[in-house]
Amino acid sequence: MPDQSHIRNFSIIAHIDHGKSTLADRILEMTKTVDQREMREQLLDSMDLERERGITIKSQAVRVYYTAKDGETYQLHLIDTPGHVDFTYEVSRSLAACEGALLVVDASQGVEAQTVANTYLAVDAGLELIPVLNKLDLPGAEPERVAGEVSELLGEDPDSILKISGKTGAGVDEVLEQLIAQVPPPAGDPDAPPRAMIFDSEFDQYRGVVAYIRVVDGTFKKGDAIRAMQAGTEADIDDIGFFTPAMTPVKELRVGEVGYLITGIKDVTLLRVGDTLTLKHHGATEPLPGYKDVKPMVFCGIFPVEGADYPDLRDALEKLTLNDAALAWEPETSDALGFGFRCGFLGLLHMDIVRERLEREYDLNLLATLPSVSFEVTLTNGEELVVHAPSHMPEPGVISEIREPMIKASILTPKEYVGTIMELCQSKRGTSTGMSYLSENRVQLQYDLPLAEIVLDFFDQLKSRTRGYASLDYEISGVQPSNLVKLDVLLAGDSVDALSMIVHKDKAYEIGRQLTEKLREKIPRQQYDVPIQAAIGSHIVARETVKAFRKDVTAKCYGGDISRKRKLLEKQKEGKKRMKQVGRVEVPQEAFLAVLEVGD
Ligand SMILES: Nc1nc2c(ncn2[C@@H]2O[C@H](COP(=O)(O)OP(=O)(O)OP(=O)(O)O)[C@@H](O)[C@H]2O)c(=O)[nH]1
Repeated sequence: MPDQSHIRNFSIIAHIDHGKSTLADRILEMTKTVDQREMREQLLDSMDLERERGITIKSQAVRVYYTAKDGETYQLHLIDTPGHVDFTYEVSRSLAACEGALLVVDASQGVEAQTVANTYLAVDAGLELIPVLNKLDLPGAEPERVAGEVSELLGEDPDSILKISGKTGAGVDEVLEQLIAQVPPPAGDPDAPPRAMIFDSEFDQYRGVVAYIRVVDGTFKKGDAIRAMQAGTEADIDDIGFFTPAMTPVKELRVGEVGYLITGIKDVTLLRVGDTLTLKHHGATEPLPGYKDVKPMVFCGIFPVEGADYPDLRDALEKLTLNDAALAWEPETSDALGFGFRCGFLGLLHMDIVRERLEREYDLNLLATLPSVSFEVTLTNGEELVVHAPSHMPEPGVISEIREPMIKASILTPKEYVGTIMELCQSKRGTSTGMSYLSENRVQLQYDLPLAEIVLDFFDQLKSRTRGYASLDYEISGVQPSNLVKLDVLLAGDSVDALSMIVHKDKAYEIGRQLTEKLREKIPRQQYDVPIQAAIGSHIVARETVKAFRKDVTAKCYGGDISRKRKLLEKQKEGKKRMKQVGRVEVPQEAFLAVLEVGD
């Protein structure tokens, strides 16, 4: 067994699609960790959904042994980090479990927003950074230009930057050599009371919570009674080991090592990412720094299309929560949509993933309302509220102030798109806070923006205006008072709570007008005229009408043929599946998201 001085803990960080998983695969292959037959592409992305979307959600940690050119065998732990802004806290904890990181940059694309954001996170965590240019095999690779950008970012000599291809494996052995030479071994004290940081935790149906840990001091043994210092959770270690990536049990994990620990606890919130584990008796007194309670930032209502599915939806949410400490939810009743849940997510991707898993893994047919953020509201009587759903916003007369969450956004783009991006940010109530050149053609724009504007369609618009070339990264920066109002939508005279939204007062008329227009397109004709109105309080700001019309699908079948008639009716019912009866009006799912198309 290699000793402490022969351990290296590292992460691979990169912008999405720059080749992190592919490089990880090559490293596993080269160190013969994985049998060639078992080797499938992107082994570390374990969930089906991750595979399909090609993104990494959960961090993973694999131990490999590598015999370096100096003849010594080293024990390397590769900690995979999620690549998306929604999961920044998880990334920061994974990085805190390492001493070094490979910064992978696609040599045909160059430095992107997440390259920069991840670099800052790694530098903050005090890691030794080894930049690597990837995809050198591509004809479009521009290693000189990209080396220049990386050198601008890190202050590294451009000639010393490694150039590799994760796909062909060229140069990957040199990456491992550099890693051993440059990344320091873990520093902890082998004789101190044991401490370990949880950098990820996931729920296994059979074994309960699997905590991914980095041992910082001392040794943890199977059977030890342990305590999570922040949550106060106490339990015994049933199983402890490391990943190859298969779980490999061992008697103990020593100082500096990375692996897993299982206690039989069934709830991920009891062993949270960032918490410090120690022994129950004679344990450490100081928890490790950096623990943070992650809060959901984006909210939406989720309702079953069939009211009868409500208990199944609750069941599914309960199961998902076991695996996802960041997912929050509470029951919500909507006049329009019936019984459902208000769910809170870390961000938009997190929301999409949860919705997709609910529909796919639990076979539920769902309606989701427009995403929104949480507003802090001070009432005229001095009372303070937090409002997660637009329909819960109090009447304007009793509000003295509304504060909304703000973000600091960093956008990287080729310079020809600077104009259109500035226009977009301005239309989203953004304030420019800086602009700098990373290279001759690459510009970094900085903006303060309301999160509420980002959760709608900002990202899509950014991508379409820049033909996919701009990248965005952001962090929540606080709250700010804003002149916001609730815009209500009335269908056939009835206010539809699920269509309410909070908008800036200056934009309310325009959004109201566009929204009613979109809704008129989305709502099918009914047996009578359906007026669609947008209102602020009792003041109507826009109006459209869906004209009456009845589509009789059976009209064409003259008499006799019952089975054909039944088939047609059956088909019509199928088409209605995603329709919701709102008062007297049938409303399709797209209508609840119509506002996303406003401003197109
Ligand atoms: N030609 C070429 N393609 C590569 C190379 N490395 C990765 N790719 C391809 O680039 C795409 C993205 O690679 P991934 O390894 O999934 O990227 P990633 O950074 O892990 O992506 P996320 O998990 O989404 O952050 C895949 O289609 C890979 O096959 C390389 O060296 N050369």
